[in-house]
Amino acid sequence: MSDDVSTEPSADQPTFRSGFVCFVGRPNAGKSTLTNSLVGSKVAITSSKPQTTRHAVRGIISRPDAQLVVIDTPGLSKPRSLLQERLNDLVHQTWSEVDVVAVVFPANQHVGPGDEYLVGELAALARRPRLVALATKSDLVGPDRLAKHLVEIDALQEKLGVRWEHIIPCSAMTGAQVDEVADVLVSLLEPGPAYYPDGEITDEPTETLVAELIREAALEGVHDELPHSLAVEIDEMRPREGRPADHPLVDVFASMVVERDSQKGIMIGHKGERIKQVGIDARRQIEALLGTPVHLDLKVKVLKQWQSDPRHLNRLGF
Ligand SMILES: Nc1nc2c(ncn2[C@@H]2O[C@H](COP(=O)(O)OP(=O)(O)OP(=O)(O)O)[C@@H](O)[C@H]2O)c(=O)[nH]1
Repeated sequence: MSDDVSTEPSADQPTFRSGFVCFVGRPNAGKSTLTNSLVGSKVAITSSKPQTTRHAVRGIISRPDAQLVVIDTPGLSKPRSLLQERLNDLVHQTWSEVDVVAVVFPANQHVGPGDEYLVGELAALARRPRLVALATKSDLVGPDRLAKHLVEIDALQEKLGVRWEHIIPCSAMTGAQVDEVADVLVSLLEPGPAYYPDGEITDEPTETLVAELIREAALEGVHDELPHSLAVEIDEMRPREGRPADHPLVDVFASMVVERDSQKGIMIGHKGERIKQVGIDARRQIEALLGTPVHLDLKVKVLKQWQSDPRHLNRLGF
């Protein structure tokens, strides 16, 4: 058998399709969870706190008939800092590059002004991708509420001048209709070759994923304001020298960057209890990601106003 992926249709082989999809929706709508569920492995961080996805993490779904590259963008919000402006630019740019945008409307919340703002921004794009509406978290509501929700989503077409190719209820939590979502997204892709080798689930640099896992662990149990002020920087990551081949160890040196001394205190916690727990939680996740034991060295650094300082933003990869 040849390794080449044929893009030519033939009698016994369906046309191979490939392309890029991006999930958009209000904060906490379930975009990351759905991405993970579609990809079947943990590549985008999920959290019960809004606005925690900062990087365009791609999950790659490889099937015999298609390859779908999922791009997970940060949420759009009113630009109050240079960071938010850059994030919004990144979102618009991503939308104009993908084949399909799937707009996510959680079934346990009414379609509201925030959703209309988002869909309006999509309607205004010069190059508009094909649009799909997903009624996520369908497990949280009964059939009557779900039906009303679908009607609310449908009504946006006329109101805002967009066209949904499909409206699909689904739940990333129970897995209901997740395969249907994948099938529909694939059906909207153009014929094309696979972009990535089979078995690859993400092309995010490993360091970015490791930083995201540390951020996720650090955000567990902290109050509202801190998530926006926290970034994680990997200072160094390398296999420990002199280890036997069958007992490798990876050293990870990372800094949790906050904006104020008071936040540094919160991150470290009473007698260092918090940072210790973050280290334990993050190390477990990183070991699962890398498949090797890890030594994690965490510290907290204060960079005053890093969100509004271009030099800091550049350094932290925004
Ligand atoms: N019951 C239920 N909960 C869900 C479902 N999908 C996501 N959640 C929960 O909703 C919360 C937010 O999910 P995320 O996937 O992080 O949401 P997001 O849209 O990526 O959030 P941002 O990164 O803030 O934009 C988490 O607590 C999830 O566990 C679902 O299908 N059903």
